[in-house]
Amino acid sequence: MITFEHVSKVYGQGHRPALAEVTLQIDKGDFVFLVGPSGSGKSTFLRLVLKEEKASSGAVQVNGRDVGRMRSWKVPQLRRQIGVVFQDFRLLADKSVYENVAFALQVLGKPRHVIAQTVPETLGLVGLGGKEKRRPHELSGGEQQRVAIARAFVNRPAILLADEPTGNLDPETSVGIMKLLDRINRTGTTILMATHDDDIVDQMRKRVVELRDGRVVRDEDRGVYGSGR
Ligand SMILES: Nc1ncnc2c1ncn2[C@@H]1O[C@H](COP(=O)(O)OP(=O)(O)OP(=O)(O)O)[C@@H](O)[C@H]1O
Repeated sequence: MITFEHVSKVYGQGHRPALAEVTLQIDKGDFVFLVGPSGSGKSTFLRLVLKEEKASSGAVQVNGRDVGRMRSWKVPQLRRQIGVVFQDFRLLADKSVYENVAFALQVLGKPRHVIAQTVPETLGLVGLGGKEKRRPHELSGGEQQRVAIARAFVNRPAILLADEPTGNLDPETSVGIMKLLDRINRTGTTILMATHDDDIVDQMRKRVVELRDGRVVRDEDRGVYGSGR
């Protein structure tokens, strides 16, 4: 589903590589935590999957396609298969919950009847039934993150990338968000989540890939946050 083969990324001459010789395979339906100190290359990894950055060397494949060789007009097609969730939610402040989620389908040109069916279904799935008319500022942080997850998932992407999705949430709310991501993962969606949240990683016991200075230093099934425990 996602394959990195000897992937390196150097942002500028004289800089040390943000990723160095990363080789990794993530299969369909996997749930992977990407951990490592600040600056270890986690966001760079996610940006390469989305083709927001280009590898300096090596090959990145997503869904069987070589992302590095992909023509720019094909990139929207790639991104349609990938939902993304961020730490800071990134909702449209002047739109309602319903409109925020519907918008993701409108930009894909989905017919109105599909939108009218899928949006309430997805809002129900994330536990926001009844809150369709609220604006983001009328919701708690956890609820805002649920809207963001609904927006990322409404098109049923094959892959969901999450960059610190619990970074702004208290521990209890974070557990709720992780239960939701786990449920989405069980539908067959591959999840790759960059995080510093050691409690969450330790509770979930999923595959853990640890980066340090751009290199994979650990790849463990049912892993914990810190190595050597
Ligand atoms: N656009 C950029 N231009 C130059 N250097 C960059 C750029 N983006 C990231 N870097 C550098 O690449 C390295 C890896 O950064 P990256 O953001 O991938 O790390 P990270 O593990 O996601 O960190 P954090 O946990 O703080 O988000 C760092 O040294 C960073 O300074």
